[in-house]
Amino acid sequence: MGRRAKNKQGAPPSFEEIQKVKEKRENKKRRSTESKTAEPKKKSKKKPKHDKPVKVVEDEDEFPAGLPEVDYDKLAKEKKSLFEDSEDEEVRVETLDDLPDVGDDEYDSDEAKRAKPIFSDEEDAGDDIEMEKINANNMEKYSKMLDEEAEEEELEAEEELLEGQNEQPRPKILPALDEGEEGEDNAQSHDVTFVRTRMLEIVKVLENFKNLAEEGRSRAEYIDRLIKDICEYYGYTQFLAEKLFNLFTPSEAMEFFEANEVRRPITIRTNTLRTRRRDLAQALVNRGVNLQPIGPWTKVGLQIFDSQVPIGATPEYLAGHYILQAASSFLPVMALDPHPNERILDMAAAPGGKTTYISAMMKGTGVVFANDSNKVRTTSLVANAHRLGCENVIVCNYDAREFPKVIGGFDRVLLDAPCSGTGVISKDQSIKVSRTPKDFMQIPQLQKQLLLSAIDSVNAHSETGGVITYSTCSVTVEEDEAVVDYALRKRPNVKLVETGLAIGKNGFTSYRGKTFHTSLSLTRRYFPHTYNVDGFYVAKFKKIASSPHDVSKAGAKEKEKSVRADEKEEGLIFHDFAKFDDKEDTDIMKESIKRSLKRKGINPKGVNVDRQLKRIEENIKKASEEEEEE
Ligand SMILES: C[S@@+](CC[C@H](N)C(=O)[O-])C[C@H]1O[C@@H](n2cnc3c(N)ncnc32)[C@H](O)[C@@H]1O
Repeated sequence: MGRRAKNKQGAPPSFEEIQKVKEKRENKKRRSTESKTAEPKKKSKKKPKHDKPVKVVEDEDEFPAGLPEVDYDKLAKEKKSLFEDSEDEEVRVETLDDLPDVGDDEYDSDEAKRAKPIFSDEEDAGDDIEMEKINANNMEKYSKMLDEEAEEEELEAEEELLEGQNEQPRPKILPALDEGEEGEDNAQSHDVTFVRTRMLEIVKVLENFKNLAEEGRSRAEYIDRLIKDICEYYGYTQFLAEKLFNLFTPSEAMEFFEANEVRRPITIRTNTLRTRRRDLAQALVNRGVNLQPIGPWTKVGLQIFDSQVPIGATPEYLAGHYILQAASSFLPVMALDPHPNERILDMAAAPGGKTTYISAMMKGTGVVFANDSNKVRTTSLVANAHRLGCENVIVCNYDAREFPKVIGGFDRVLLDAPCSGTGVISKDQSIKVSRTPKDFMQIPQLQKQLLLSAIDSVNAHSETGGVITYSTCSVTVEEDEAVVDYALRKRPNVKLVETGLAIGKNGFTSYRGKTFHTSLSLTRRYFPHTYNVDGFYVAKFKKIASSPHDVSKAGAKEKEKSVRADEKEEGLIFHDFAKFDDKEDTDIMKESIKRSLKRKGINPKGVNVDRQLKRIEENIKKASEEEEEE
């Protein structure tokens, strides 16, 4: 179904719109309370935009003065900043000189937020300015008062509207029981606006079930309909939609699905082996690139708004002054915290975004073993290491499960694991239909083997490290908490520690009846809808003692067998997360084929889908027979 089509028709209020009214009301309350307790207001010290003094650059990351002016007001309206939250929106950036210094404590401070003049209720009292007495002195105050009143009226009107919606008779959102399948499959239920409206209505019901649900209807019925609508509207398989939906509350799930329809901002990482961020920013701005720092949490990242030159082909790019890298991808390296002169292993390294960052954090000293089992992909790893001048990198090509047999005793190991990619759906929409239940059995199995190898490859007595960082660009619990929890159980000689990352949601300590070690809350989750970054997961371990596994010569095959045996014994995957069943899988494939035909504008009724399905079924059967034989 074309997502563009939905925008042509009058859309119902979105979750964000409803949320905005709530936020406006809360902000207003907050401002009013603050102003009551605030000190008497001082005159704003803000200098006129065109009369600014040249700023003295004190910090090496500070932005230079005199860069061409960028219309940040316009840009801010168009693009959402990374890791911005509603409070950050109050920090207005007008020129590059006004950019908050990275690492500057004032960036997020309450001081800065209070800097905006506030019109308090207290000031209203005794300030009854009559029309005829308006003069140059009280004009500004009077105009603010009018603005306040208008805002108050607008809020009340919006609230009334929302309340009115809640008070209406309970709507019959689901098809009547006697309509059965037919009611669910009429032409209207495929209309995008209708489906969107129904999704919104179901979410409202689910969040206030007692008061809004239709009598005789269960929660499960609403959820079932909502998931079908999600599949219809966003184009997921039922299996994946359900899996992702279960991670959130209904309204947050909708925000997540919506965020997957929007590309994340383009970001670059300054290569500090070659340049400084302020110099890079200056050079790029001179070439007509609109940019700004990603946020206070990184001193090397820049967000690109738009550019008159291709960002992947500027002279600075070719000279290795920066690398195009997703913001979330900085996080595992920051958690790993590489130190100069260490020996570090990057187990699954291609194409090298994280390896080259590790190398830069080590200031080109020590050694980074950058390994990847895919030989073709190691070519780009070598190319990136060359371009960025990472002279301390050694590229190798092993199945990482062979470590520490290949080499061990590292100060730190990064395992940026191969994963299902459910955090990067906005980049690769094919994930919506290509992931099967089998993937969520096989991928975590590999991740578990790799993580045990990572742990065994670290020197518990390292003077500076003894650290393992595990990360994925997937948001599913099977690939994240379940893998980490498994490693904690299998290797009691490691413990989870704080990632040191200022942002991110806590990892789950329980999920759908399965309980994990309480320390799993130290791990960090990132979602596209909360931080405007790719979905990501980061866990940091400290190895506290050596174990016999550290010197084990077990190779990939033995490790695979052992993890499979563990899982069978624990019944973990099969019962908790991804029941694998040929029939169910076939149905999913059928739906996918039909949807894919529809997307191509082909009516599935005119195609012998059954024959295609038969072929797929035969392939599935053959694949599972081969697997069993193995
Ligand atoms: C998420 S990507 C790594 C991205 C990389 N860390 C970066 O930042 O550019 C996962 C990588 O794991 C590699 N991989 C898959 N199975 C592996 C294995 N058994 N051993 C080593 N690498 C493996 C894949 O070839 C892929 O390049």
